[in-house]
This record gives sequence, structure tokens and C-alpha cells, in this order.
Amino acid sequence: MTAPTTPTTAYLVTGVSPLGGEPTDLLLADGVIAAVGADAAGAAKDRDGDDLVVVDGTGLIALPGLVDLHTHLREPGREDAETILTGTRSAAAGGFTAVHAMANTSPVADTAGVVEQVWRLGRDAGYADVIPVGAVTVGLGGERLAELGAMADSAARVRVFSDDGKCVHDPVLMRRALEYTKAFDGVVAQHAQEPRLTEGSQMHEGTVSAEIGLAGWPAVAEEAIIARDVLLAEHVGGRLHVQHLSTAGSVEIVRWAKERGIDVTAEATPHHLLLTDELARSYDPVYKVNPPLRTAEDVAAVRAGLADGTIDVVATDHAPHALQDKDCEWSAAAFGMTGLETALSVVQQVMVDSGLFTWADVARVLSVEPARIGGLADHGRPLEAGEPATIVLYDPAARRTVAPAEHHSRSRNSPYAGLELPGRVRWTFLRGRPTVADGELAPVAGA
Ligand SMILES: NC(=O)N[C@@H](CC(=O)O)C(=O)O
Repeated sequence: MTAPTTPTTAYLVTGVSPLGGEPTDLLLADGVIAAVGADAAGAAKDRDGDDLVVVDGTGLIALPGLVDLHTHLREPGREDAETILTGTRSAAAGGFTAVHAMANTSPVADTAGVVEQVWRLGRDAGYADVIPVGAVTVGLGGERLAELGAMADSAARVRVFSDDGKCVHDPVLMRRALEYTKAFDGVVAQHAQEPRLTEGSQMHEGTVSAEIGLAGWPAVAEEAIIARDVLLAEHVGGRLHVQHLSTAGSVEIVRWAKERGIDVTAEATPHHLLLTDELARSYDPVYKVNPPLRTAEDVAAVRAGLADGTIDVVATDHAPHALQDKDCEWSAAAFGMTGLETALSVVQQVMVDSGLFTWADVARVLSVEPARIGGLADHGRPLEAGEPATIVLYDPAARRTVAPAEHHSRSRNSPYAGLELPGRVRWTFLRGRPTVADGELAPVAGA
């Protein structure tokens, strides 16, 4: 079906389960959730009938629109791998209504000019709110702090700063960044990778790397930086966010830091919740990622850390790469995997279907907490009357075999190709306007 997309269209969603709870009706109108429950159908009748689309929500779960704290959109500079338009179409298809766009573009997003460009392109595309992440250091060079304040004051209102892809390894610069971002309630999101311990690293250092002869990336290279940074955050009273935490030791350090009252949050990716370094035995570079896939014990610890709240959010680290950068021998291939269109399904399989999570927990880690950490007032909101109609309707009973060729991302480097995963996004609404309608991307104004 083709859904009307004019802003005046109202949507009556019947029999849907908010956060997996008792089925109810939701009326979405004028950009907000206009009514919930018994009032919704009546309120819908009071509106002009021509404007009303009725969505059968039976069997669907309503969640606040998903928020990704960690997306690579590649524009400007690598539009052959992804653009802001294709990346946000991919986001919408995965149920995301906001994505934080990492700064490792070309040019690097280290000035007010570049972050404003990214923000504008996202607004013009219209599929999801694009929240630019500002680089911590000029050109991701690790030598001089970038203009953090100018990026914070720009139209893009940057609050999250990261050199992702590179670690801010100079402790003095890291300290200054943690201090400086306090002035505008910013957060420093660290890619924890001790560079000297990971020179030439190709995969997790352990039994598998030794057996197949690829240079190892030891767990301690991640853990040493996280340990240092939580102590720095404590010392200066700054806000630290640990990106794509991947080892059992990292979970322990973050747990310790939180118990100590340090202002730290952490994210885990879907792939570190599901996949292990055993996959590298295939030498298929689709499994090459930074930080690397770890052991089954690490995966279990990351799941446990997410379940007990040590890890605050799931973030995709959607890292699209052009074919020539992945379809080559392992050591020459780029690090990274796509993830926007599979994240919710992986979280369902690993955390919900296993009994570790309720759907309210899913909303917490994929919407409420990432919105809070990123300082987004209009995302991750309760599903209540008067709140923005920025929601996703998801069918947890559907099953699908992942086919990257059908994805909306411009890149195809999904590690789940051929795998059967649960669930399907049926509708995504951004301020009352569908970006996905009945399982298909909807045309949006400006796109
Ligand atoms: N996560 C990844 O494997 N890749 C990221 C950056 C990075 O190396 O972290 C990318 O930009 O491709």
C-alpha cells in the first residue's frame, strides 16, 4: 500500500503493544501522539476522514524511534560507500529516527562548517535526524584539540565528540577534552585502542589468531585505555562514553567505575553481542572489524553487562565500505560492517528471545539512553499523548533471511548475510510522518 505523506495525514494504529505491553490504539496526528487507548478511535473520528490512515497494529510492538549513537554515513568524502541520504534510508528501514554521524569523513568533521553541512544534508534528506559528532582533535590527528566550542555553538549543536576510528591516545589531550566539554554538557566518546599495542593488528589476539596466522589485537589494548579514561573522567569530573566495548575485562572496568560514581556510559554493538573470532577462520573480510570480534566468553560478558545495566546502550557502528575495500584479501581489507538494518533483529534474538530483556529494556538501550547521552530532547520519549510521534512499529514474529542486496545502505558488507533473524520493521514514524510504511521505505519530502 502507498501511504499518504502529507503532514496533515493522521494515523490510527489499532491493537498495537506499546513496549510489548497490553494492546491499545494510538492516534498519530500533527506530529505527535494525539491520543492513546479508548480515546484514540474517537479522536480519529473527529478528524477529517480523508486524512485518516488506519494501521492494523495487531501483533506489532511500538517502541520509541531508535537512536544510534554510532553511525558512519561517509559523506562528505566517501559517497561511493554511503551518503547521508542512503545511510538515513538504511536507518529508517532499521527503525532508527536519529543517528549520530561519526566525524571520520573527508574532510573530517572538526569544524563548525563541516558539522553544519552534515546536519543540513541530513535535514534535507528527511529520513532520520542526523546528529553530527565532532572530532576531538584536528583532522583526527591526535595532536591538537579541534574547535569543540564552535561546533557546540553551531547550528548542529554538537554534544558528542569522538575521534572514532582513532583513539585519543595522548592523556593530556583526553584530559583537556573531558574538561572542556563540561562547559556545554558535552561527552567525549572514546574509541579505546592503545595504538602501540595494536600496530598491524588484524583480529582478536588469542587462539584463533595464533592458529590462522593473523596479527592479534589484544584485549588489554582496549582495557588499558578504558581504565585510564575512567580515572581521567573522575579526576576532572568530565563525561566519558566508551564506544563499542568488546571484552569481558572492559565490562568489569566500566562496572567498577560506575560503582565508584564516575560519570561514564558505554555502548556495545550488535555484532559484539552475537559473533565471535571463530568466524575469522573463513578469512572472509566481512568479519574484519574494529574492535575485532572477540571470544565466546567475551560475548557472554558483554551480554551480561548489557543485561545488568553496566552497558547503557546498543550502538550499531554501521561502517559501510565500498566493494573494493572489502572484496580483497583479509589484511588489505577495511575494518567495518554495516548494521543499521539488522540491529533490532540481533538485539531481539540475543537479548529478548533469550529472556534477558523485556521490550522496555530494548527501548531503553536503543532509544531512551542513547537519546539522553546525545542530549536529544525529542527522541526516546515515552509513548504517551502529547509526545512526538517518533516511533517504530515492529513485528517480532516475522522471520527473514538477511540479504544485503535488498538493504538500503549503499554498501553490502553485512556479516549476517544468509542468516535467518527474527523480526521486521513495519512502520517508522518521524514526527508523525512515515519514513517506512507497511514494510517499505516511504517517499519523504525533500528526498
Ligand atoms: N568500526 C570499524 O571497523 N570501522 C570504522 C572505524 C574504525 O576503525 O573504528 C570505519 O569508519 O570504518
